[in-house]
Amino acid sequence: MAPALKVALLQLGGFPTKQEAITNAINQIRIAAKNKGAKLVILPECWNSTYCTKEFPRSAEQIPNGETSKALSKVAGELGITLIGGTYPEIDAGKLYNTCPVWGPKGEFLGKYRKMHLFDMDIPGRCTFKESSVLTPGNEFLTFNVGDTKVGVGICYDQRFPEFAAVYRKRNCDLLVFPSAFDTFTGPMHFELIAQARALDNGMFVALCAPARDTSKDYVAYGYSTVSDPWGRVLSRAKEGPEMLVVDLDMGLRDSIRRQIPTQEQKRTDVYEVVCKI
Ligand SMILES: NC(=O)CCC(=O)C(=O)O
Repeated sequence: MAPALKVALLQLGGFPTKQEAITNAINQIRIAAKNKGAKLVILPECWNSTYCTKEFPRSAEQIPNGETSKALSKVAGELGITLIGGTYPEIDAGKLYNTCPVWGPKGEFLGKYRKMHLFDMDIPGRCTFKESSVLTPGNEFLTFNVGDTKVGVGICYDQRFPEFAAVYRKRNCDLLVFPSAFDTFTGPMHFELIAQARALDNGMFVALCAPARDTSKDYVAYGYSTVSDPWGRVLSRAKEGPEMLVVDLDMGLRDSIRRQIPTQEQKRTDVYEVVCKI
């Protein structure tokens, strides 16, 4: 049987400057790989700048040629790990994206995923955000392998769309990763529930990696990074502050639910179907 994949989710704290955020992330990545033995390390959404539409143009970089990308590529290669670089704002041909880059164990660039469903939500008095006022949505999926494990990537609000996760299941993914930064109103109601639902719907592991809560910010992220197993059970959950989750993903759990409750084969595709148009 294939050995479990050891994965680390870094629930990083905020820092006043991008350089300090990068230095802290690199230190935490080293601890995850060297001290905890993680082979796949995941960073949160918008971890190196403030999560704010006004801030996106100021902090945007080219990906993979900007300073954050270069630092992440170097540390992935040095440690021989796969690194999901969370997200940071990307500038490309005059357009801004909320982008998640990925590097392999030789520091090679495996690809980038641009947030497809922008976070436009209006809950009066609670949370109003409009990413589409400055960002352009992406329209491509991203998959890659860590050994035998096939991984798919989405970003935060994307997790609310069951059809999006279903496309990754159709592409035979075993693990879905969402760098995330849920807000503190919807977070307690939906964050863990969605992780469990997407995991169970698709017989996959789902990992949501959030930044630590920082109440001094305009947008206060919920925290509570979490990992659900393919049976829809929470394997691990963080609290509000900076924290590292380290989990072993046992693919035997994926195999058992797919064999014992084979919903994928039981879908009535003669009646309904999820269609991917790209
Ligand atoms: N960063 C995001 O996409 C936030 C999504 C969120 O808070 C939600 O409730 O959905």
